Amino acid sequence: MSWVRAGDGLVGWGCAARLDTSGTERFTEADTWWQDWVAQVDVDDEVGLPGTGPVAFASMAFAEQPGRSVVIVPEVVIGQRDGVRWLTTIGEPPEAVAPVAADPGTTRAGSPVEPLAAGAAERLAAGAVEPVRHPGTVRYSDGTLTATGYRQAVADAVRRMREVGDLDKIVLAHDLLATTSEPLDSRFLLRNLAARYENCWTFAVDGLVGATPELLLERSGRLVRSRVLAGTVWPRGDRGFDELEAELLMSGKNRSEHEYATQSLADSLRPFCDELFVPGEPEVLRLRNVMHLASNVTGQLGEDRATLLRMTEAVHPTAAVGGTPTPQAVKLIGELEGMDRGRYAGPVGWTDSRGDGEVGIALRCAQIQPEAGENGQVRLFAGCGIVADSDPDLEVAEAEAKFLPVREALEGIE
Ligand SMILES: C=C(O[C@H]1C=CC=C(C(=O)O)[C@@H]1O)C(=O)O
Repeated sequence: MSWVRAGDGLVGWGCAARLDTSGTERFTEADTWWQDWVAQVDVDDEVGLPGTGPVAFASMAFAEQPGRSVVIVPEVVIGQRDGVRWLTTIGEPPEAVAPVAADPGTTRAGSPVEPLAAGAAERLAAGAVEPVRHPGTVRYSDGTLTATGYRQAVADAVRRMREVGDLDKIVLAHDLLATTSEPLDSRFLLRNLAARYENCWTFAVDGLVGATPELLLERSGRLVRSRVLAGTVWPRGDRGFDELEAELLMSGKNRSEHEYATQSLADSLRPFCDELFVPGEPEVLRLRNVMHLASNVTGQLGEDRATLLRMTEAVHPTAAVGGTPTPQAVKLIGELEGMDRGRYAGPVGWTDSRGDGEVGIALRCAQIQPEAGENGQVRLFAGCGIVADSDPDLEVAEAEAKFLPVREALEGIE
């Protein structure tokens, strides 16, 4: 399990507890389950920062049906934040960690972890940590919704927006299958993604692996934060980065896509806040494969601070992955895509016993298929915001650009 950005974050392994859930109540169930679980453990937290003490990783389905959501409490977590590093263990420290724990044998959470790097290197040398395996060659094939099927779905949505007029924006996605000649080691993907997308959150929860640029919510005490993204350009022709950036900022279509997304997040987050700051103008986030319009929304929570999972329930899905109005968009997504998004475009991240934590939107990601046998198989997803003046051919190309991070990470391209 992983949630890492520019070297900071959490990496966990083992499973001390797990919840599988689905349906409309999935967030409430996850929140209640986690609070009940935390209430029955004795915590010894010497660090006292967000992410120290017991944490749960969560990866929630995009849709109420048929998706499966999962919450996992790892047995061991290594954390790093602003120069502070810690190790959390649940129960007796497992053998692989014992050499680095300051006082193995006690239940502890948040022990300072200075000797870790040396210990980890020794364990690796001693063969206690399996070296990262290369997935071999990669072959691609159509997913449930092919690129041509996707083009058609976008064209249908555009027609409906122009003719019926009950929908302002919809986000449509499609999938792609990748088969590797060797079983897939998620660490191979994570390592490559983290090296190339430092500005993104590299995540892995129960086989869903990716590097998302979009932070749905971060809660840290009374502070709440979100990085809303919508509106995209990608390298085309011989346009330079500055030219692309100017094109993005001037594009009415991209600005309106962005406005719907920011508005939806702000409207659903505002009831939890005493103050909420929404920038008047978006900025541009530059990534290797695409550029996005971005708005950093910040707020101060009210006295009865809702937990991260409760707020996540309220804000999901924003119009960065659903649409406007949300109910009509979500219904039409099901009809036009005709596929199960699973946990793609759902919230993914971690929460601690205080209800703090970070959740992103699971984008630029792939689901490792457990039943692939001797090969590895993953299902990649990419989607685009569609408004009335979208061009289906350009949306197909945009989705193609959004597949790149995982494709290149799979293929180990430098
Ligand atoms: C739905 C995806 O991206 C969203 C996030 C940023 C920009 C988007 C866009 O411009 O369409 C999408 O709303 C995806 O990457 O699969």
